[in-house]
Amino acid sequence: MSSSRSDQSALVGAENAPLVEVKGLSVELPTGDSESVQAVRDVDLVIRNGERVGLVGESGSGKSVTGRAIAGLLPTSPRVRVEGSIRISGSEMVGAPPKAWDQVRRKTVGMIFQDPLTYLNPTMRVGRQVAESVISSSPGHSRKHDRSDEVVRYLRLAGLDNPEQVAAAFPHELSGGMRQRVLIAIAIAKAPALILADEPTTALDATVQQRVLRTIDETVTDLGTSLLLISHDLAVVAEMADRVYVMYGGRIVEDGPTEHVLHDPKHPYTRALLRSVRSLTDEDTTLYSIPPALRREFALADRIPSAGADLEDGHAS
Ligand SMILES: Nc1ncnc2c1ncn2[C@@H]1O[C@H](COP(=O)(O)OP(=O)(O)OP(=O)(O)O)[C@@H](O)[C@H]1O
Repeated sequence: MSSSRSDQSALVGAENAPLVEVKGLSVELPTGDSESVQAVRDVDLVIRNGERVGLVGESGSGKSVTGRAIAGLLPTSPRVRVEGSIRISGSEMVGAPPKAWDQVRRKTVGMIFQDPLTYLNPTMRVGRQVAESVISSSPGHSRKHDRSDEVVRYLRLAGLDNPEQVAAAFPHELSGGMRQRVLIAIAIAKAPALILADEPTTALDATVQQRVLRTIDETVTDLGTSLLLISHDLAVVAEMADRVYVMYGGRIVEDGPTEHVLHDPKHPYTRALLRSVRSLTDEDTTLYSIPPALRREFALADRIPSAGADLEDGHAS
């Protein structure tokens, strides 16, 4: 099932080679003693080296389960059924042993989630947690060197102005925005090929949200990392992603370059999403996050006929 090391390095090195290639992915999760939900249905998705990809859709559409499948973080129950293929740097990961997934999470995929407190160790100082991330991705996990300079550098890169103080703090001593930046530092400290950010700013208030998004944007650019940004917020994805996948009911219903999808949405659900962003901007609640060039596209959505009717058509087909 898995390819050889030389296959892998050839793929990683190749310009525009797929870093992540998902084909026909379906995920069924148990929800009770004898019940289950088909959370992801026949999903195809590609992330190339250096590319920024957005995955957008309403709550429950299957975005997080797709992201977790790509990070090897699905629940471990034998009743979880995964079908299809997930190739990372050329290696098939569906059915791969836990050790292979550990390797992927240590070196290839850095993750940023919505709720940093769940992912930070409450009893360990922040600096040590960043250092552990550096060490886990270094050859032979070498603990010989003092990592404090690197820790400070990553905390600074993640937009923390007082990295020495933050390094000495415990997670509970920091604000929500600072903790989210610590997660960013931990993610980038392993110099991953891909940053997988699942609703990274949903729990933050609007102004902090903008600053954290800008930091993710800048670090991805500076490090030349690929990005998979998962969000229910089309405006956030529009701002950050080159290409977007729209998910609805566990399926990808539309994908393409972000501008194309926004300018000429093919699927009724994408049109409905666009319209909801436009109506939010009418209330001025998310205007701050929409780049001026895209406001024109949202205005276009005005001329599209009723979302409800469109969506029913979409379901029926
Ligand atoms: N651990 C789990 N066990 C059982 N069902 C789950 C689990 N995680 C997600 N689901 C179900 O899978 C479906 C897809 O959920 P998913 O979390 O991927 O949606 P989402 O698009 O990311 O939305 P949200 O942003 O609200 O999480 C939903 O029906 C959800 O209830």
